[in-house]
Order: sequence, then C-alpha cells, then structure tokens
Amino acid sequence: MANASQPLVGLVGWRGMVGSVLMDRMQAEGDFGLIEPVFFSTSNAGGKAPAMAKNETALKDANDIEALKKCDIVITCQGGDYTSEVFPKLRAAGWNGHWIDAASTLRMKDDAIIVLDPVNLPVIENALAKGGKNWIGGNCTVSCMLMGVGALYKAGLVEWMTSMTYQAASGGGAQHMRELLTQFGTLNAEVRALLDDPKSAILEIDRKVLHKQQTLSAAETANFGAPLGGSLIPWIDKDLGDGMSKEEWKGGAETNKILGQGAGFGTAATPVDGFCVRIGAMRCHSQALTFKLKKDVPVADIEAMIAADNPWAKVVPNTREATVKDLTPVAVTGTMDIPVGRIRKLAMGPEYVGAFTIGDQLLWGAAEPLRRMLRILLEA
Ligand SMILES: NC(=O)C1=CN([C@@H]2O[C@H](COP(=O)(O)OP(=O)(O)OC[C@H]3O[C@@H](n4cnc5c(N)ncnc54)[C@H](OP(=O)(O)O)[C@@H]3O)[C@@H](O)[C@H]2O)C=CC1
Ligand SMILES: N[C@@H](CC(=O)OP(=O)(O)O)C(=O)O
Repeated sequence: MANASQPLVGLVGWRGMVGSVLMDRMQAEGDFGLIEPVFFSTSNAGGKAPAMAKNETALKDANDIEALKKCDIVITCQGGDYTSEVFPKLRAAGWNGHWIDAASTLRMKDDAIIVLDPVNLPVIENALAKGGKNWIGGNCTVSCMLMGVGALYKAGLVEWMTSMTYQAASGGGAQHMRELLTQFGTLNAEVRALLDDPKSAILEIDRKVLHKQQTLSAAETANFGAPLGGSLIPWIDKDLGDGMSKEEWKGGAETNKILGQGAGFGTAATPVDGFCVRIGAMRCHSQALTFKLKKDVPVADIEAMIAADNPWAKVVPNTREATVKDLTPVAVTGTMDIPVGRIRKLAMGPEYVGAFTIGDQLLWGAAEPLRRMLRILLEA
C-alpha cells in the first residue's frame, strides 16, 4: 500500500457469523498488526469497538460515507443489502479504495474479481496490475469445491463436471442453524420416552417423528420454510424460473469466472451443473462430484495432482475406514482442511471420475478468501 503509516482498514459486519470467523482468522494470522482497523456498525454507532481497535476505539456509522471514504480498504461481511445501499454511494463520492466483500451482489460485475487466491492468484494479480479495486468472495460451495479439486481445472483436464451438494444450515445464516437444532430437539422430545424404552417399536417412533415433522409450527420452520431436521430440502436460493436454482447457477457461473474463463456459459466455459441440497449439517458443505475428463488419467495421478495443488487440499484414501474417519462434516468443521476422497473411476468409462469433498463454509467458504485478499493488498 502507498500509505507510509499503517493502512486504514474499515471493518463492516465484523460481529456477524462470517465476520466473527474473519476476526478470529485475522487475529490468528496477526493481520491486525499490519493495519489500523476502523470498526463500523449499522446498529451501534458510537458504541465500543472490539479489543483489536487501536486508535479508533468507538464504532463508526457503517452508513456514513465520509467516514468510509477515509479508509484505504473496506472489508464487509454485512450482507448484500448493505453492499447494494452503500457501495454505489461510496464510489459515486469519489472513493478509490479497495472494497473486499463477502456478499454476492457485485460478484458478476465486469470490474469485480471473485477472490480465491490459491486457485486464481494470476487472475487477481492481473486485475490488480490493471487497477482493480473490487474483490468479492465467491459462493461458499464453489470456493470449497475449487480449493479441493482446482488442480484438475488448472491442468485443463475437465471437459465437464456435475456437483451434487449437501449444504449445511449455516449457509442460510445463524437463525437457520438455530432452527435446525430446535427442530432436532422438538423431534427428540416427541419420542424420548419411547427411545428410553428398549422394547418400544421403532415404527411407532418413526410414525410419531413423521407426524411431528409434518405439524411443526410456522415459527419452527420460519427460516427454511420446511422441516430440515430428519429431512432435506433440494432447493437453495432463488428460483430462476427455468428449472434452475440460483445456487446451482452459481456453480457454473462462478467457477468459470474464478478460473478466468468468462462468466459461466460462453464458449471458453467449462460446463458445471448439478443439484444443490440443504441437509442437516451445521457448517460444512459437502459435494459429490462427477468429472468427465478430456482423457484417461490414472487415479494415482489425479490424487497426486490434488495433493500437490495447495497446502489445504488433502486426499483421503478411498477406503471405508479413512472415509468415515476423515471425510465427514464433523471431522472437517473448524479446520482449514479441504479433504477430497472417494476418488475412483466410474462405470461409464475411463474418463469418468467421481470424488467427494468437504469444506467449512465459514472458513474457505466465506472468511478466508477475504482475509487473504487483504494480505495480498497489504503486500502489494
Ligand atoms: N452465512 C454464510 O454462510 C455466508 C454469508 N455470506 C455473506 O455474508 C453476509 C453476512 O452473513 P452472516 O455473517 O451469516 O450474517 P449475520 O446475520 O450473522 O450478521 C450480519 C450483521 O447482522 C447484525 N446483527 C444483528 N444482530 C446480531 C447478532 N445478534 N449477532 C451478530 N450480528 C448481529 C450485525 O451488524 P451490526 O453490527 O452492524 O449491527 C452483523 O454484522 C451474508 O449476507 C452474505 O452476503 C457469504 C458467504 C457465506
Ligand atoms: N447460498 C449459500 C450461502 C451464501 O451466502 O451464498 P452466497 O455467498 O453465494 O450468497 C448457502 O445457502 O449455503
């Protein structure tokens, strides 16, 4: 950065779920030692900033354009409504700083780069050299997938890919996680006496659980719009009206944009499509991938490429023992690891390869790419 003193970095959305994970990672990596942080709030301007604050110990108003304009860099995890409201005003006011954002609002804009530097550092560096200022975190499912199997794309091996996802409640936000747990509790309470009796009939338990699921109150399904505990919901995000959900559209559009291959469905694009499904996991997104490769590549070579691609992608041997130990949301949550397992040739032919990958959608899926983009800017 050009500033002689430490760059002024505005932090918006720092106390939300994604923002809190970002704050933890920034502390763990010593990022606050390199910046002068300014904490903003949409609800508590004038309140006390968190302990990482240095000179600016009071919270600033996140809608105050003049205060934001003073920042060299703004990082926001506040959400799309905030971005839509504030970003255009800030640019219109002549602000020329770097905007780093977790929300999807600006992702597909021509002047925005989707940041995932272990996968697309050349795309980021190219944009930086051309004066790029808008750096947007990718969709959590896409980012976690590319952290795991990006090596196959970088090697130009992928003719097409389908992704069948198993997405955690956290993707919807904190209230969705609470709702899932509340539903689990309600269902358990409904049959606790029968569970305590080893002689009770399982079909009686099943019947009571189903009845409870089907009659959950509106308050107990307010966020997901349907029961999720003990069930699943094969639709995530908006209905695009052509049979596709917006989350599914992001798979093709964002994967290609991250890779610098255009915005999804053009001639340079790799077809990426599949179904996105909400399941009752807490904060790890899982995906079953099917690749059609451009040629027959031995499984051992595929494993070696994935393992060598970045420090976080970890190949899990395709055995039952290793899979149930290392390839589950419970094993991965809270870690930076992106395990990739179940790698095997499929019955359709030697170019068809299956894999299963998991990532913590609040770490690589949201906070970490933003934190690393900040470091790239600080080191530029
Ligand atoms: N959830 C996810 O998996 C992903 C989210 N994103 C993006 O990040 C954005 C933020 O998501 P997320 O972190 O889940 O949103 P949250 O709802 O957790 O936080 C957003 C804001 O809500 C305000 N807020 C109000 N009440 C509370 C409370 N009790 N605890 C904490 N914050 C509160 C805070 O603003 P203030 O301090 O100003 O009052 C906070 O910054 C999303 O809108 C999305 O654009 C991106 C990828 C994944
Ligand atoms: N849509 C994702 C979470 C998310 O915030 O995605 P995006 O950043 O693309 O809006 C999910 O529900 O799991």
